[in-house]
Amino acid sequence: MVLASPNPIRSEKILPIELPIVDLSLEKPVVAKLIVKACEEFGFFKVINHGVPQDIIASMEEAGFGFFSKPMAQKREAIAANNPFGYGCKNIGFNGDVGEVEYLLFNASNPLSISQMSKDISNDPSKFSSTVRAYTEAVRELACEILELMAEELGVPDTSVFSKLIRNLDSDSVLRLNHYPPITIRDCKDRDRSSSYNHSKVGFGEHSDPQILTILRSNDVPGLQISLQDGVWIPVTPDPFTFCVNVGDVLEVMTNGRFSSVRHRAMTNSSKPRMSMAYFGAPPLHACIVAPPDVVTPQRPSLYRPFTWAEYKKATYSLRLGETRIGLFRKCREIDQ
Ligand SMILES: C=C1C[C@]23C[C@@]1(O)CC[C@H]2[C@@]12CC[C@H](O)[C@@](C)(C(=O)O1)[C@H]2[C@@H]3C(=O)O
Ligand SMILES: O=C(O)CCC(=O)C(=O)O
Ligand SMILES: [Fe+2]
Repeated sequence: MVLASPNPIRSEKILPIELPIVDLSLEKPVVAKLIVKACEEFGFFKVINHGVPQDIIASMEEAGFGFFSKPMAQKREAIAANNPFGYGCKNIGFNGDVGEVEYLLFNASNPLSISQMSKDISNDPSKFSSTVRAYTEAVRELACEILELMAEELGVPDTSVFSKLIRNLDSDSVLRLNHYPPITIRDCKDRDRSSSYNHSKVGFGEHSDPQILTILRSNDVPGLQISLQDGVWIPVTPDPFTFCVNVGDVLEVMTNGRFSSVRHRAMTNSSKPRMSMAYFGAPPLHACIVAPPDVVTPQRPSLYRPFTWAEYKKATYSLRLGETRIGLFRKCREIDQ
């Protein structure tokens, strides 16, 4: 069991490696190859020329910052009765995880719940909810395009095998706005000021994303880091004009381990607020998660037992943020006998 530490550990290494950048305007087969290579090697990549209109992104960002700049008492009105959706501050999940973050979580496939929540979030609820819906639809389309290219390059004849799960009206996808307020030097007085971490705290602790695919956009403030190797962190250079895409646990299972759901975290910045907007494309609760036969071969036998997203989600929410849950669904192999 690996638990996220509340504070950065001094022995950690920060490696300046750039993530692959995929230009979605290139020819489809070229793009598909680049995406699959990035998912195998990094589990993360950036996309440019993604087709999501800049005004939709800008409106979502403005709406998010507008909400987070409100007084705490007003923000607390958006704490939903139907957890886990609504506003949260510092507490992440239900099992004691905390971080220097406040957030809004929406049920991305339920326009009614978005409208209901918007009443507690904004004084112009219909504008707020149409902004969330427009953004969600645009990033869902981007996720589907990427998932279809992946299936094509993996040689899966039904190229909608992954995308149909998140296009389904019952999909359990979520949208999360994370706001990391700047941490001042005073907040860090307990730290060694010569350390490279002296102005930085863990905003959102180390974890993997449970769903199929995450489409993340942040403002121009650094903070996201990925871990390809224990204790080695790769900072992701922020770019408000690109989306950062990462493989979730379900896609790792559905590619029979060919793609990696890589652990990542978000750190706070010393002077500027950071805001990320993450769309987590998920299957419907009843969907059976199993790798298509085309990615299971004698050389690469099936690694996971079939399970439903409901089972996986239940396991996820019963565990701490930093715990690995995918292993619970691995087949027991009688090898070495
Ligand atoms: C501690 C937790 C928060 C989380 C549910 C969990 O029990 C473990 C996974 C966490 C995570 C990480 C990715 C997404 O931000 C999220 C919404 C998700 O689906 O899984 C969060 C969950 C959450 O904050 O509710
Ligand atoms: O804020 C970020 O950049 C990362 C957030 C994240 O990993 C998450 O919400 O799951
Ligand atoms: Fe994440």
